[in-house]
Amino acid sequence: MEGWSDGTYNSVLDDNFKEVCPEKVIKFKPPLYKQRYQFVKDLVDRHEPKKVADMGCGDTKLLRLLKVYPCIQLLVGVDINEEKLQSNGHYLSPYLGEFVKPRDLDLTVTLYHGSVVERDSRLLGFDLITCIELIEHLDSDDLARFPEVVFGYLSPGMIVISTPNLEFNPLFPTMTLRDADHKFEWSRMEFQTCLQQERVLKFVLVGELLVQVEHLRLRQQRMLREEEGARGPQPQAPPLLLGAVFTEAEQARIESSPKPFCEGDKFCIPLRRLLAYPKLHRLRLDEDRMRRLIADSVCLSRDGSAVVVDLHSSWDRWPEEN
Ligand SMILES: C[S@@+](CC[C@H](N)C(=O)[O-])C[C@H]1O[C@@H](n2cnc3c(N)ncnc32)[C@H](O)[C@@H]1O
Ligand SMILES: [Mg+2]
Repeated sequence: MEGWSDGTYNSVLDDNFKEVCPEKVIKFKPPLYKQRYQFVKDLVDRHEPKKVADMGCGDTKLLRLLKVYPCIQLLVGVDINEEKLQSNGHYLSPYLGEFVKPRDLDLTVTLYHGSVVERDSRLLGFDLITCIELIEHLDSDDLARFPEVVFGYLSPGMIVISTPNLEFNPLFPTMTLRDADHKFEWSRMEFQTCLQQERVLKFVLVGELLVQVEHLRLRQQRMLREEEGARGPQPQAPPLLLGAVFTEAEQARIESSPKPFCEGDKFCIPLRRLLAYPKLHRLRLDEDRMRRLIADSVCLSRDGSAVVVDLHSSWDRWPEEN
């Protein structure tokens, strides 16, 4: 949405702003905040998320725009500023028209007072999390925790992060930072390197991988027990962890990848199998890069093609049969 207007980076210019006078006072058309919200609205139109959270929701403007979408069933706003939440929460109450013509699917709207860098289990399992003009307000400690909490812990289906583009600042009069509370402003390159650095990728990858490995291991145990047949009362099996529902294409991709297998008490899951699961597939890694990233975090088979775990882990809650 932003770019230079001095001709240096014309490739990133678009029609959304105009230079209106020679003193380089620029006006965005539509205003930038509307462009940001429109981006999110377009995404919601395209992907129809059910559970959406807006972190740093401020005066709840974006939430107000999103609550009209019929696909959304849970809309959550989080902000560290409790006063803002209290004075703007009422804007999210149902309009009169909503009583006259109710929605097909119920919508729950909730505001939480809290910080985006605190792990909050109420925000797990969301389809979309937005952080609009939020990260530049985080101090360095919080900024360092942000990717691990949002990508690693919350791990939503989609995430939108917007922050001012430093490359535009020369176009504004007497500009150092655009807001007194901004802790930094980044160029596009800094944004990419700071938020998509290898460390974060590794963190997200290993986290997702461990969840998937555990899920497959428990499923394998369950299958083996079923094969052995029911003899006497069975200890209750743990629930399957993910309960994920796959699309046909995802299912086909998983089934066409190499299958997990047992070698004695060792359970081996080919990396290509793991890469077929949606959350890992979305990281767009090839097998070699994945192997390099996980090598010091998991046990690999001798040829490096599979993750190896003990089929019966010592901390399994359900006891082994005699
Ligand atoms: C510039 S405002 C953006 C508000 C809104 N997202 C928008 O686009 O209009 C930044 C918001 O982030 C909130 N904020 C700052 N640090 C936060 C944190 N650690 N966790 C959650 N919210 C935070 C502030 O209180 C403020 O409401
Ligand atoms: Mg800001």
